[in-house]
Amino acid sequence: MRVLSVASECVPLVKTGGLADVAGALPGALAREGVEMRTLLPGYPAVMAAADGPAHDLGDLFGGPARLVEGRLGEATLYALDAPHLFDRPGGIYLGPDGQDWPDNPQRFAALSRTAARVAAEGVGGWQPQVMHLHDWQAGLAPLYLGTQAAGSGVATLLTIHNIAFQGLAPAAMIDTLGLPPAGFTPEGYEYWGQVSALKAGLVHADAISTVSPTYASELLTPEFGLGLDGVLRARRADLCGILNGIDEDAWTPPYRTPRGKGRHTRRLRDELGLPEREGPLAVVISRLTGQKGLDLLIEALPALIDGGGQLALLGSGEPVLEAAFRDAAAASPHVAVRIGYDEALSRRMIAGGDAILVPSRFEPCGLTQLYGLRFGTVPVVARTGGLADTVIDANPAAISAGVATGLHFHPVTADRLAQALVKMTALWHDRTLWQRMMRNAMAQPVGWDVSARAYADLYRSLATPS
Ligand SMILES: Nc1ncnc2c1ncn2[C@@H]1O[C@H](COP(=O)(O)OP(=O)(O)O[C@H]2O[C@H](CO)[C@@H](O)[C@H](O)[C@H]2O)[C@@H](O)[C@H]1O
Repeated sequence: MRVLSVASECVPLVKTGGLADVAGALPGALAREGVEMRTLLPGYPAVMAAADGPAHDLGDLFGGPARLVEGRLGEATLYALDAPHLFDRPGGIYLGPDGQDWPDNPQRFAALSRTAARVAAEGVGGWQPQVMHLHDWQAGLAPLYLGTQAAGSGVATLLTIHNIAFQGLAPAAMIDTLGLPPAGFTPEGYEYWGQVSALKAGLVHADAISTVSPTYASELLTPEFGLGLDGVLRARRADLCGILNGIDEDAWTPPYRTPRGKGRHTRRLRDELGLPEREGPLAVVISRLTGQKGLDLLIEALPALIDGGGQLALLGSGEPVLEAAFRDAAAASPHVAVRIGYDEALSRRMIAGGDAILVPSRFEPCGLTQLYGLRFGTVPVVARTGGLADTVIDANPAAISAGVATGLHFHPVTADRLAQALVKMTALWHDRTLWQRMMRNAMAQPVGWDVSARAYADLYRSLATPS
C-alpha cells in the first residue's frame, strides 16, 4: 500500500503544534502495518536542508519556478516542494514578521495541494500513491485539483481534521488565480459565505474524512464545535471517523520505571524553576497560549491551586494577553513559575517532574500533552472534551473503587469547575496510596501508535482501488 501524506509541518523538520508530531510519526508507525508512506512538505528552508536527493521539475507554480526534491524523513521518503518565491523566506511558516498571516498563504498552500494532486495523478520518479492522506486546510484543495486532472481517477483521498478553527479562507476574487473550477463555487462546493474555503473544499471532495479522536468526530457534528462546518460534516457523517493520535513511546520514555522514581525529578524541576519546596502537588502546563486551550480559565482558577498548597509551572507562548496574565501571576506568587517560549527539552523535564498536567481546553481534537502525562505518570487533569475525554479515565467513585482511574475530568469547561478539579486533585495527591495507584495506571495505559496505525492502514485499504 502506497500513501502520500501531505502536511504543512512535520517533526523533526518544522513544528508549530501537534500536527507536526502526528505527520512525523505516521510514516514509521504505518511502515509496521505494511504501508509505504511518503510525505510531501512545503520547501521552507528547514525542509530544503533535508532534501538532497533527485529533483523533478514542476515548471511554473503560482508565479515562479518549482521543483520537487527528494530527501529523507527518518527511514521514509520526503518530497520537498521547492518553490522559493513561496517558501524561501525568513519568519514563521504561516505568519509574517508582523504576526499576521502571510498575504500569499492561499497561493502557498494551493501550491502544496496542487503538487499533491499532480503527484497522485502522474506519479513522481515512477512512484505513484494509491491514497493521499491530507492534513488540515493547507492540503484541503488537493481533492478538488485531483478531480480536475484527467488522469486523476483511481487515487483515493482522506482528509484529517486536526484543527477546524483554521479554514483556509481566501477572497472569491482569487478563484482564477488559484486555478479552481468556477462551477464549484457554490454552497454545496467550496464556497463558504462568499469566500473560498480550502478546508471546506477538502471536506466536500475527499473520499473520506477523519479526525483525531472518536469523541471529537461526534462533537464536530454540532454547531458548538463544528465552527460553521457542522452542516457539511453532518452531510458526510457516513464518511467521517475518529482515530486517536498516539505518541512515540520510544522518544517519550520516562527516566524512571515506577512512581517512586519521579520524586528526584520533581525536586530538580523546582530547583530549576526557582519554586520553593512545598508539601503539595506541582501542576505543569505545556501549551500554545490560545483561546482553544482554555488557559484564561486557569488564570481565574489559580487561587484554588495555590491557596490549597499546590504550585504551577507553565511553559507556553501565544496570545500576548495570556502571556502577560501568566507573567503577572508568576510575579504575584512564589509558587507560580512561568516560562514564555518554546522549549522541547524543558517540556520534557516539566513532564518528568510534574505531579499533574493540566489541559483545560475548550475543544481538543485529541491533545498530545495528556498522553505524555499518562506515559510519565504525571496525572492529567483535563476538560471532558474531544480526545481528552477519550484518553483519560476520570477518578470518579466508580473508577476509584475499580482501581482504574488515570486522571481527572471537569465539565462544563468553566473556571469554577476547573477550580473544583484542582481542589480535588490536591486532596487526591495527599492520599499517597491512591495517587500512586493512579500514577501506575496512567503509566500502564498504552499511548503508542499501534492500534491507531492499524486503524489508518485498514481505512487506506478500504479506500484504495486495488492496483
Ligand atoms: N511552549 C512549548 N514548548 C515546547 N513544546 C510545546 C510548547 N507548546 C506546545 N508544545 C508541544 O506542541 C504539541 C502540541 O500538541 P497538541 O496536540 O497538544 O495541540 P495542538 O493544538 O498544537 O494540535 C492540534 O493537532 C493535534 C494533532 O492532531 C491534536 O492532538 C490537537 O488536539 C489539535 O488541537 C505538543 O507536542 C506539545 O508538547
